[in-house]
Amino acid sequence: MTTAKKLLEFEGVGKSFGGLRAIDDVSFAVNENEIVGLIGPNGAGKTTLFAMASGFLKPTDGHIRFQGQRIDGFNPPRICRAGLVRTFQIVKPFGDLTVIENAMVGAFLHHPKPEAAREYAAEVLKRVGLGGREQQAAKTLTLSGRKRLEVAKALATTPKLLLLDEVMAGLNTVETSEMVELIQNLRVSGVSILVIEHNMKAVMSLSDKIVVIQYGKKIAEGLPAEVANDPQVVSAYLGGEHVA
Ligand SMILES: Nc1ncnc2c1ncn2[C@@H]1O[C@H](COP(=O)(O)OP(=O)(O)OP(=O)(O)O)[C@@H](O)[C@H]1O
Repeated sequence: MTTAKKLLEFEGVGKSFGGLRAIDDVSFAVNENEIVGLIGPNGAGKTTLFAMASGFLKPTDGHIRFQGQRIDGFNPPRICRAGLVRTFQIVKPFGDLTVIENAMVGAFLHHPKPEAAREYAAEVLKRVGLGGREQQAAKTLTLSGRKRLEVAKALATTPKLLLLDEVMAGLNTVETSEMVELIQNLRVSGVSILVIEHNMKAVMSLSDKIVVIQYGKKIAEGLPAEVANDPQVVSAYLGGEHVA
């Protein structure tokens, strides 16, 4: 039996904001070639975990490892260069730039020459379904287009692990299934993914493993079907969205 190789590891991670314990003793891993769904009610601490993994926040306790190396305390550019990049919940393209120029911002990380960056950015845009829209002003894209561009900007940095923060929020059913397909294709191309998602149907169908956070603590981890039937998870969602 081959053992899965750990790519990202949270080990006893905690984060306090003054008196608020936003994350408490959270441990889990994302393996190579895995899609992991991070779910939990509003304010559970999911974005705070993303912010710590990508260097925007420093953990108060515990360690975060990427490919075996500690990265907690590294700044975002250093973590990005190592191959871990995040998207943001609120999509903010560089509005005055064109679609391809937005993707080039990410591509410059590994392609310093403008022509090489442009070529790589064009390839990435095709992968996210924005081929043919290179010269369009980013601000004129629909929400679905802006979500794709957000993925493209991150993907253009050539990550090994992509952290996707609610890339399906606000999309209609067709756009959501297209985004699910896009994420699955990214995995096929060798990118591992940790995804925060409130759309239960989408995240359950997409993920190999689900991690559930409530009030800053991990309350469940397992296969989507196991987690969906976990009484603690069902109770965390009662009154709000229902799992499954
Ligand atoms: N910079 C900050 N300063 C103070 N409190 C914060 C900060 N960032 C987050 N919090 C608090 O930490 C807790 C976790 O927030 P976080 O945004 O990580 O939750 P979330 O699970 O991503 O929520 P949502 O699903 O609504 O996006 C919340 O109580 C939030 O108010």
